[in-house]
Amino acid sequence: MNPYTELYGSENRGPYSLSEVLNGNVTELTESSEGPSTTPVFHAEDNSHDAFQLKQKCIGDLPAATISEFMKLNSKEQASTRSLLNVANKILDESIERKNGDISKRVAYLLKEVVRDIERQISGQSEVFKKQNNLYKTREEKYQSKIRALEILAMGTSEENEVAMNQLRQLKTEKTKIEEKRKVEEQDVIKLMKEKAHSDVQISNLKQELELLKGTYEKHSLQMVVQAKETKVELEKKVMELECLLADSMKKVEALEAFSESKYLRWKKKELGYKSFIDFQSRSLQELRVASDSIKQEILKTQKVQSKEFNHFGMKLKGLVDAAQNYHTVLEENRKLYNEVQDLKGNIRVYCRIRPFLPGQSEKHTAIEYIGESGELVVANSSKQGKDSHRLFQFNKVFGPAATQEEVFVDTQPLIRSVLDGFNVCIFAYGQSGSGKTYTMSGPNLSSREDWGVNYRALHDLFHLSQSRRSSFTYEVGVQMVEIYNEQVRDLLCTDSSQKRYPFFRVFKVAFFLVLMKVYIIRSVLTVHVRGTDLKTNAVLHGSLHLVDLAGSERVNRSEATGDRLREAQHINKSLSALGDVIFALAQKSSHVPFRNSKLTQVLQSSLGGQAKTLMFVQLNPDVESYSETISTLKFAERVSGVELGAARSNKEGRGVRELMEQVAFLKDTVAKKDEEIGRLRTLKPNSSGEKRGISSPRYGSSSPRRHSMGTPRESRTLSGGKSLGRVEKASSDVDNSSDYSDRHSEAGSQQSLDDFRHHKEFFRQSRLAVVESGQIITDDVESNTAVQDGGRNLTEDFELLGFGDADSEERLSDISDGVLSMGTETDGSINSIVELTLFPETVKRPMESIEK
Ligand SMILES: Nc1ncnc2c1ncn2[C@@H]1O[C@H](COP(=O)(O)OP(=O)(O)OP(=O)(O)O)[C@@H](O)[C@H]1O
Repeated sequence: MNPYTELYGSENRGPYSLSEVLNGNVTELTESSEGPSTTPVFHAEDNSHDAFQLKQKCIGDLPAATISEFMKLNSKEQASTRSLLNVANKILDESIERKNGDISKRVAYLLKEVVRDIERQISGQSEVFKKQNNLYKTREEKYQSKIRALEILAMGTSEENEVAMNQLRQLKTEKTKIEEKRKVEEQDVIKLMKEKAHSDVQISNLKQELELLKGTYEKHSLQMVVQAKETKVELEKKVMELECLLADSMKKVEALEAFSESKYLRWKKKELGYKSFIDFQSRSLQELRVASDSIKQEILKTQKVQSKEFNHFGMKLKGLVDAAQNYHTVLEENRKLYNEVQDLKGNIRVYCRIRPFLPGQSEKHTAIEYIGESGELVVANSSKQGKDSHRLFQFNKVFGPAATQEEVFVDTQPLIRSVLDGFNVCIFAYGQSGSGKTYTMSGPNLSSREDWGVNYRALHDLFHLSQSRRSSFTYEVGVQMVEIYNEQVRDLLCTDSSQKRYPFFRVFKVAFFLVLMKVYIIRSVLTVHVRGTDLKTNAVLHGSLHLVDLAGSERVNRSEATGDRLREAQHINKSLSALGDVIFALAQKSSHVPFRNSKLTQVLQSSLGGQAKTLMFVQLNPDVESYSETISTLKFAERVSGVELGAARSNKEGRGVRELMEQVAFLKDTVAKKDEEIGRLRTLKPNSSGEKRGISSPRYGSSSPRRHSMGTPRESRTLSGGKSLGRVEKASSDVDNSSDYSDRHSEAGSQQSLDDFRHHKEFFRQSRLAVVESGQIITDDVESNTAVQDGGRNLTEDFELLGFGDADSEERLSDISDGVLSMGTETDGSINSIVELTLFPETVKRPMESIEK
């Protein structure tokens, strides 16, 4: 708004006049700046204006009274100019006092107006003074002419002179008065001029101040304008933003409104739907109530009828439950009987286990179609046609992919425990590579108890069971690891060669062995020999547990092996096919079972040849790509399950048998001493038979039956069958592999020697078979024993002549062969019995010494 408008309330209203100030309206003027204009101010202005005009128009013709009045008015005006200046000064002083030198716009404007009024008044007054002077001059001239006229007249008439003289006097007095007046007025004019000069100075000061104020005001207003512009821009921006926000909000509001509207409509619809539904429901409820009442009635009726029928039915059901119980008892009995028949027949138990698909094999297809509770297994191959697409097999038990190690062991445990009752037990795993044999036998991770395989669980279990039987039995346990492939036998608990003769430890040492087992991951055959003594009857029992993790059963061409690996695979294959032959012969009840065709079958002879309990784990890879391997594995397993070994027998020895065993051991020891003597004698006669027969090494001089072997030193012998990945060498300890022997010993011996060897070997084999087949473990009298020993000694000597002596005592177990089997001390010709006799010399020796005495 225009500050002037603000000051005066309306733009049409003119500024305040000086007359207002002169009339003493200064305070009123200041106070009324906000209110409407006051009427008396305009009246005062009008009066002064009228007075001024009156002076200008009529002064020349005015009578003396009027002129004096006019003069009064002039002096009045001078007084008003003075008071006007006083007012201005007063306003300035007040402003300076109040505002500390800052004069407000309003005051500045007021002062400007006052100064303008003063200027106007002063210029008016000077005009008036000029006119008055002119007037006085004309009047003076008039009076001069009148005087002259009167003097002329005076000269004419004395009367007239007289009158004229009077008039003249009057005029003279008037003139002096006027002159006096004029002097006074001139003094006033001088005063006024002085005042005017003073006012001019004041005005110029005020003008300067006004200029200064104007400058600062303009500056300030300029700043204000700039600020206002900036603020305006900012505000505009903000307004824009707010407008955008507002637009967004409006949109959202619109969307929300639309949404709520649609929701409202939906709810409305739903409400209507519910209402109609509730109506319908309440109607239905009513109907239902009616119906339920009638149904209740009917139910009551039916209940009565039913309770009668229930009673009747209960009677019948009881009969049925009794019948079912009988049926289950019969079934249970049947199963027991079947198992007993199986036990009596000595059937090899066959458990089939299917491994799950390994991580990353999720896309593979399974060949396993059905797993029955009672050992049924159906395998299928969708790519095959006809009867080949589905095959059904029946085993003692089938473990599916989800079966745990614990579940598998629970079914194996009774068999393992029978070792402590003197039974020979053999558990072996068969199946193609990667089918889970090692997983089942050893477990993937010994540090996790749930992962333990049959091996570790069996040892653990035997240890705990033997501990719990401490009050009636003392048990001694020896553990061997036989790596069939390169014929190593390790007695894990022996620390040096002298101790090697005593691998049997008190049973508590088994705990130590369990710790050792964690160090060695046992795969190669693990054999646990148990000897228990009944504390009441003194009867001694021997039990052994073979745990065999066989090599992969897949065909050689499938294994894609070359070089050493190929030869190894061939050997493995050979031993597995030897196993197949043995199984086949057993299944056919053939009179000759070719146990000696491979080391594997030799080791397993005690378990397959009768009196033992044998369990085979058939491991399957579920992948349909392994279908043909799976089928051949299952066929083999089927054949194995048909093998009857005869009822298992416990190796319990009465006192008599034990004494005889002890005698045998004594005699063996005597023979050994004699052998040593012969050896000594031979060293006394160098260049004797060794040279003649082409045998040079005195190393083979020892003729101990225990230490003699038909084979070469251990490092040159290889046999296939176990899971070892050791060296592959072309050799066999068997008579059927004697061509290998002849090859290897061609440098050392002649053809004659070989013939002798074959002759003696055959002789030994027949003797052993005779002993084994007659079921005799040893002969009844010492004489016959001695005869056998003599025969053995002779043969030993012959062997020595041929150069097939033992390598050294530390490796005697690796030299187990037919030569050893010729000893009359064998129980069944198997490695198991040989190992026992070899490992027990000390324990049988002491009693024999007392007999001798
Ligand atoms: N029941 C099972 N559950 C989980 N994984 C298994 C199972 N059986 C086997 N496996 C896994 O399958 C793989 C092959 O198993 P394993 O080595 O025991 O086979 P194998 O028949 O002993 O093989 P090879 O004859 O080549 O030694 C291993 O990784 C093993 O952990």
